[in-house]
Amino acid sequence: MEGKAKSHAVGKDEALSAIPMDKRQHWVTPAMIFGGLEFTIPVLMVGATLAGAFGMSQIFWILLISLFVVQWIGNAVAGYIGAKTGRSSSVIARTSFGAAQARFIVGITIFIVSLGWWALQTAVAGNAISAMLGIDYENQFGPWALVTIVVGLLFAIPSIIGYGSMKWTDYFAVPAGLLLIAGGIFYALQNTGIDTIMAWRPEPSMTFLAALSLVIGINVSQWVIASDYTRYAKPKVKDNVLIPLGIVAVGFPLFYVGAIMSVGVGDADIVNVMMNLGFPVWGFLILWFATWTSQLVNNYSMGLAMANIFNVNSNKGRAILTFIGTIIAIIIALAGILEYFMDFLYMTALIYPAIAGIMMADFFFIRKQQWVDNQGWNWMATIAMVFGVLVGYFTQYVYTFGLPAVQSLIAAGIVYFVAMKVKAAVKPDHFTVPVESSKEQGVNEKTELV
Ligand SMILES: Nc1ncnc2[nH]cnc12
Repeated sequence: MEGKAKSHAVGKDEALSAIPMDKRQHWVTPAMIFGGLEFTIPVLMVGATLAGAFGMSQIFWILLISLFVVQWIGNAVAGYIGAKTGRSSSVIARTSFGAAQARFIVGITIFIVSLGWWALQTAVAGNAISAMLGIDYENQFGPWALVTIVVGLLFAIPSIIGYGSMKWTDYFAVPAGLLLIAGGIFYALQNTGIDTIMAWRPEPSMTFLAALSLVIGINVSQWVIASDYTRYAKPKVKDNVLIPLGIVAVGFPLFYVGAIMSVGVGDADIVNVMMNLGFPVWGFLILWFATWTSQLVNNYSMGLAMANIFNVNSNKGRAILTFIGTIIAIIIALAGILEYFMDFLYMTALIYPAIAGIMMADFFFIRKQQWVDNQGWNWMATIAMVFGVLVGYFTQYVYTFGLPAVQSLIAAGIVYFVAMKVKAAVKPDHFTVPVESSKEQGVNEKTELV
């Protein structure tokens, strides 16, 4: 149930040129399309997880800080770069990472994360359809696995055929999602009751900061891909500050609905939450429908990312790679990825921020807000990325501290900036050439200024 524009992030035939100024839209349009990204079942699942550890008023503060402060700032900065350059995230990454590395790093990141999301949602849909058929998905592995394989293959068929066959999914995924939410609120009020919901005070099984990290983890890819939406927006600070409102306006209520639904259960297993609320059979069917759009986008992105990495240009090659990715993802779903839902979110919060930090430092502090098409591989970006991921990992798992995603972004940005300055002084190359001089001297053949 998410917008389709995400595929811009991986479009291999994607134009390098900027969206012309006369095609730029009022900020409300990109805000609405961007907001569609937040309309997914995992948002309900994180809301449900939060209700396992916090009462409703604490959840309010968690959402306020994670969405309105941390997420909004990151999205606005990333979005501003998109509007200024008019280009998509994978094209913007060419300036700092170099074209070869941008293709590789962005490709691998999109591949891993789309595959993970796809496997997760397939496992959830497998549970939902099993529940509908009366199969105990916790204990009857065989029948559950069969249902999950069938559900997964059905999800994958249209994206293997191609993007053209995927257009229709929003027509039933969005109404199904809305019905699910309405049903969730209705059954929670009817069966749990407003008094119980408001009085809910579980034992805190996670820290406030860990909760912020979960919400950030589900949204963090936006710090890289916001430009895929804002490249259609006007390059004004005001517009780009307002566009992330779309994410917050959808996310805030949706996380809350997930939390309200799961009072008394309090875990990410949304199917279990629905069974607990006494959802009728149709509820499990609409959960499946509600994931269609995001599943197709994830599946398609995964295949396209593989095609980019392996330089496969034919549609048949892309289809075969998508099928191979699908099989791997089904195996991961059967292996129990749902148990690692939170770890998956923490993992995405380690990968994306480092990439975002490098792109932001490059754009604002090295390149003076210019996009440059740099060929090759910038090792300074590689070093900064590894450093950023390590800082995130260390502060997430070894010495738990602060908000790992934010620390990773800042660390990668600083290391990149310093490494570029040192490189410029010691052994300059086309990446370190100041923008002004490359304009004056004519463009070096490895660099293209647009
Ligand atoms: N790609 C994605 N698929 C499903 N849910 C998501 N939540 C955030 N990104 C998502």
